[in-house]
Amino acid sequence: MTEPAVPPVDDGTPLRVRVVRADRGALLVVPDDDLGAAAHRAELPRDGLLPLPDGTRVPPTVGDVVDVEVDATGAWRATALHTRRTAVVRDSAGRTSLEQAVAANVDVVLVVEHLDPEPDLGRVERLLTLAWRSGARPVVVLTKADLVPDADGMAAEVAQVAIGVDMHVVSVVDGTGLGPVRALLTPGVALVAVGPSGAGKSSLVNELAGREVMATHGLRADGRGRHTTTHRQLVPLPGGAVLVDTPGVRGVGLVAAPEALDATFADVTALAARCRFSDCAHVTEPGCAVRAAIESGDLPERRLASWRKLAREAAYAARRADARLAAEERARWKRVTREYHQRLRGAGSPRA
Ligand SMILES: Nc1nc2c(ncn2[C@@H]2O[C@H](COP(=O)(O)OP(=O)(O)OP(=O)(O)O)[C@@H](O)[C@H]2O)c(=O)[nH]1
Ligand SMILES: [Zn+2]
Repeated sequence: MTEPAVPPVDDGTPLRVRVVRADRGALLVVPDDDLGAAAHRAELPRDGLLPLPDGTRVPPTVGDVVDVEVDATGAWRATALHTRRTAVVRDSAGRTSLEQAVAANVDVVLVVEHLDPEPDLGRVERLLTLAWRSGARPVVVLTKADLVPDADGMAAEVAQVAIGVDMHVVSVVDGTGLGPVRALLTPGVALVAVGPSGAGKSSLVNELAGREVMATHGLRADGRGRHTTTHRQLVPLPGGAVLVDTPGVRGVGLVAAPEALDATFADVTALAARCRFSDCAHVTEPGCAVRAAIESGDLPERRLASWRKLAREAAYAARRADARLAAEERARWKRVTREYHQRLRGAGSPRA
């Protein structure tokens, strides 16, 4: 590894750095104000966790801002985690934690969908929901414009499910629409590209970067094989921006959340607010504004079905999270009481 552009100051002030790769025992970091700089290794505490300002200890992830200090041997040690402005989370497979941040402090989520084959509106809605959930700004990018006769007409249809979201129609083959996407690459901005395999995420990002920064082959089925151990996952792009490229953000198993659904389905939410009954299920109730909009053709039936599907998923995820929280709480109490009894026994029988 090469030396960093900015060495940490030695007067006890911690250096503020950004995580470009997080592994179990150590981080790769760059100065927070120079994301393109050479990466430096920073050691993690033994448990691999760092404290947030509120005291909770969590595993750091790509994009996190952390404090590092230099120890007596000159090694960099990560000591604290800054509050995450945004977080792309994935439902954790493990039983012990609720969800796992796979990227922190992402500013823009590029929702990449192809125009050929035809865009899948349900998928766009799903990815937008994940994007809103993260707290970052979603931007829809429709790729392969060169392959269809009426890209703008198709885009107009997608726009109906992408309320309040900027959209760009692009082609890396003939260069269509790349300018406005390039304009997103401003200093310090972190982007992530999500979308189905074959959507053209890598082609787009490599075109923006002017070199191959994102592998153009899909992940192996086991999720391994894309990255070598020293590969940074916060990749510098032109203009001082960075791209988050980890297997974890490629869209699998990300969690939907009710608040995010309200943003994605702002049209349905607004209609539902006008239903006569506040608990209207939009099926056969009198005075249902949602059904009325469907009947008049203002709201596609598909849109309501899609909203229902994602709402069910979000509710399911929330129930599971609650169940897991409760289990964790029970386990915690068991441990606390056991330790308490052990202490009592210890106090009651002094050893000679
Ligand atoms: N005609 C045309 N083909 C494109 C365009 N962008 C990408 N492709 C092709 O679409 C295929 C998939 O592109 P990738 O960039 O690998 O797609 P990806 O989204 O990164 O896919 P994964 O790595 O599997 O997630 C490749 O054969 C690209 O050459 C485009 O604008 N026009
Ligand atoms: Zn209703």
